[in-house]
Amino acid sequence: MKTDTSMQIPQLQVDNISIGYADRTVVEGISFQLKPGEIACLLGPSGCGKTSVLRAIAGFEPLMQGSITLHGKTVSSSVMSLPPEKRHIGMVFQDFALFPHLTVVKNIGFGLQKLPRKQRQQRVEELLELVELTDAKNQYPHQLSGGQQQRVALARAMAPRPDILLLDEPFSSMDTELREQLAREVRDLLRRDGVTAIMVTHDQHEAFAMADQIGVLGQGKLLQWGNGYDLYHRPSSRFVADFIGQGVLIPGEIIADNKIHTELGIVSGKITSAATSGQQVNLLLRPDDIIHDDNSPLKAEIVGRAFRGAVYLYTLKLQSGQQILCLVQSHHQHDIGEFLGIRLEADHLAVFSDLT
Ligand SMILES: Nc1ncnc2c1ncn2[C@@H]1O[C@H](COP(=O)(O)OP(=O)(O)OP(=O)(O)O)[C@@H](O)[C@H]1O
Repeated sequence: MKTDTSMQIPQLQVDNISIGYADRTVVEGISFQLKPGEIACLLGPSGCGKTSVLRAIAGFEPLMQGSITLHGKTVSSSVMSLPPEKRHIGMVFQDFALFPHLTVVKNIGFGLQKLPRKQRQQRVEELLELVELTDAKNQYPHQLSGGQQQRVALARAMAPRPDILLLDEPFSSMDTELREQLAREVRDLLRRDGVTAIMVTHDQHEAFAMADQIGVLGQGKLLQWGNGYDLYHRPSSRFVADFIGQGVLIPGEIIADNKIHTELGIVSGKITSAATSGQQVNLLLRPDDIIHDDNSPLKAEIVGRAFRGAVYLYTLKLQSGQQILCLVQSHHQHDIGEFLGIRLEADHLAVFSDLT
């Protein structure tokens, strides 16, 4: 009996790649892989090398070291690079790059010239339906909203069924409030068509809404690869802890397995990294780890308050002067200067020694 091995071959394998410009290395030793149908994001601050990695996958940047393999076929190494047009990739750019003189139908069908007319029409119709633009099919890009233009760009890139779709900050020209929603919509569309995709962004909310796996980059290195939950609750470094979500670090001492003594008392939970008894550490406290509890003997002074709609984000000062953050439902209103009863409730204890 024949076994189907296609599921075992990664759709994309990036193996120890380094990229540089004029002798300056900007990406160093990055490795990750995507299974067929998986959606990933490269996330990181400006200049950390995200776009360079995406451009290398597309075939626009040569590798100094390492290799890139698409569905079992090596497309880049330090000695060869298959030209972009031979890689069978799709790209969606920041500005969508739609053809202004072509209708929606013609934009979407642009990469399908080699298909017989009937099949081309069928694929375009299918995509129009998928991105819900059948009614706008004879319109020109300037007659569409930003979100509709983006769906056309997406459908055009998906039309030839690329092995992988690369998205370079596709929501950056949109309002912040819209981005997360669009990211979710795009994710649904990619899922429905089984597309493997990788998106570059510096917006963590977009990455959370879109990706199965997120790679956090800092100064050209891949610092952590995981899902949003892991990055938030089990950050592997201070950089990731700072970059993902909000939080503060408070000093503490490991007193036993999964127990830390801090100014807030003894905190129990799963310590996410190797730590030994007696070790001085800094414990990451997220705003959602601090629970408002009027009955708690532990009180902290409110020194800052930011309205976030459903919740207030309070900045609280402990006796030592150490500040922490706390999320409280916004129908509980408290003023600056008041003392709030709090307790700590954290499942995962992310700790960092001074050197990390
Ligand atoms: N063509 C180039 N020539 C020289 N240096 C470049 C070139 N492209 C990028 N760089 C440099 O490489 C580094 C990484 O750039 P890259 O665009 O990959 O980062 P990024 O994380 O995508 O940043 P952003 O979010 O601002 O787009 C930066 O220091 C950048 O200045």
